Amino acid sequence: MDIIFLRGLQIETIIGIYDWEREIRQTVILDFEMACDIRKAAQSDAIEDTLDYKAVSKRVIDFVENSQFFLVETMAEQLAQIIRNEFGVPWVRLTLNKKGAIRGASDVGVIIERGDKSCHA
Ligand SMILES: Nc1nc2c(c(=O)[nH]1)N=C([C@H](O)[C@@H](O)CO)CN2
Repeated sequence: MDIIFLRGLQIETIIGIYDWEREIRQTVILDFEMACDIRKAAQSDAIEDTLDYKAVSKRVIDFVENSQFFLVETMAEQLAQIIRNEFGVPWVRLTLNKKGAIRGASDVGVIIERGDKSCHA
């Protein structure tokens, strides 16, 4: 299985369970690993034959900037659904880092994997 990755995507959004968090924008940092058989694109050298990571990043930025979730879990789950359903990705691992949300901790968040990464080709 091949993987196309996108790491360190920083986006400002409303997220959190406390009243003060509903009044400000905080930064979430997103990492994606997305299963994609790259062999066809490697042969054709054509963007149409692969997963366009620019298109993925634009969709993710637009979605997150306009969201207002309470939990990191909800945002992560919905992002995984978008990646899989809109871009035809069979398996995705997503890390959502709400950096700075916990005093004394450098990072906090959630890592999820969705889909099937076994390759039947
Ligand atoms: N499992 C979770 N725990 C907590 C979350 C969350 O989204 N998932 N969120 C908060 C607060 O919003 C926190 O980030 C603010 O300090 C607390 N626990």
